Amino acid sequence: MKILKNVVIVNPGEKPYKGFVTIEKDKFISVSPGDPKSQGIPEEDGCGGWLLPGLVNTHGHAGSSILRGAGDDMALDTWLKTVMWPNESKFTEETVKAATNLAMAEMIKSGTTTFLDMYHLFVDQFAERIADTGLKAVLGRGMIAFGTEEEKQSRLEASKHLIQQFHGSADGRLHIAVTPHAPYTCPPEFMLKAVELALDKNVLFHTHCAETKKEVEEHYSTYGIHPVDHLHKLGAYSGKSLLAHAVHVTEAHIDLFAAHKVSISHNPMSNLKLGSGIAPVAEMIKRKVNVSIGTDSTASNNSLDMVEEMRMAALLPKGRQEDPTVTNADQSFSAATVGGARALHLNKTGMLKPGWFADMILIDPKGLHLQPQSLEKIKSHILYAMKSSDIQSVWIHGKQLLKNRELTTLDEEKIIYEANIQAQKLR
Ligand SMILES: CSC[C@H]1O[C@@H](n2cnc3c(O)ncnc32)[C@H](O)[C@@H]1O
Ligand SMILES: [Zn+2]
Repeated sequence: MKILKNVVIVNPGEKPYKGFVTIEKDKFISVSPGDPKSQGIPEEDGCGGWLLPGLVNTHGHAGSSILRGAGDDMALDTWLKTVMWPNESKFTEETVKAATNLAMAEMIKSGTTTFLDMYHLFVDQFAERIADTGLKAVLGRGMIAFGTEEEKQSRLEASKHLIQQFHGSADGRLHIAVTPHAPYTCPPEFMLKAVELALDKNVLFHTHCAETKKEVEEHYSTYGIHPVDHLHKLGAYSGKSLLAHAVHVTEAHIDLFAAHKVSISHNPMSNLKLGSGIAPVAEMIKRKVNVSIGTDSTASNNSLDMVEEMRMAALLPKGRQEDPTVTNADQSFSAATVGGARALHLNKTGMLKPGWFADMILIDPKGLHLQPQSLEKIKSHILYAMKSSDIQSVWIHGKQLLKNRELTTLDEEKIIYEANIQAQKLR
């Protein structure tokens, strides 16, 4: 048992207050206002820092992190065909290991405690390392269904194997999802098998969908239907379902998401950088769709910083609709925390609450850019002014992974060295 005292408790949907938390093993025992009554329990002083639930990144591809900056200023299809796929075809186990280590270190240092990752290379090896790094993750075998029937079947088998081997492992921090890449890379027969696998195993189904106008137009000309409706027809919304992007969707699609409890991973930076568009998230939130936030990879973002991402998610709808009232700070904060956990179907995650997992980040509030201060202004400062470098400490399931901005389970210097070596080898 341990106590973290003298902090400001900041939960989505609640007013911040001064208090303390008590943690036993991986969960909060209490989250309370005031000061603890000393009972011989070890106490740590939070020095007036702001204590937030850890951030949840609901869409990314850690394995391609060393392609940061390799293909800027391109549209999605050109980027995929001329930069991503040719480079990824040369990746070795060492490349992906360096890339995933880089991504994990970057995520921890910018306050992400839980992330979803879809990738097609060395996912087993990544899954094995989750146990040691202490992060909480939902991993999926990214499936592109080009090639022979045997090759397609082997991708489904790989997904099945991942579920059998890793779902619920790493002391409950690791979960597996079924992650076909997209409706334009997975023909209907294959997508149906992926849907059936997710339903059969009762795991999350996650795919890219309706990211660009071109994708939607081509889907209409190939299949005569919008990709969102196509997935609906295949039964993709019957179980646990999360769609990445959903930029080019109609009001009817938003109603469909609400009716079937389909969550959305909004990736504003990636969508802007690839020139894909702006997802109608204010409309989704208004119609009670669960909107979460994702970064996508460093090859399209080019950062995994959820602090920046949630700010962008808060600002974009205001500009898109020329109305500053369509979103507020608390909605984006909620999407980046408890909304993300809901999207990933992870229990007891995303808020500081007794009985919930002790995933939390401590913010040093002393920076000039966080003044002037009052309890009423804290959420505004978190959304509109905070930098991820203000994050001082990070805990996941009660274990400290960042201490005074030092990683405790990963070697930052070595990670930077290896990432540069592997990137050079690709050139
Ligand atoms: C097979 S899953 C990994 C695969 O996805 C590609 N990718 C990364 N970001 C996006 C995106 O936003 N839309 C579509 N595809 C994306 C990446 O290159 C990997 O090949
Ligand atoms: Zn993606």
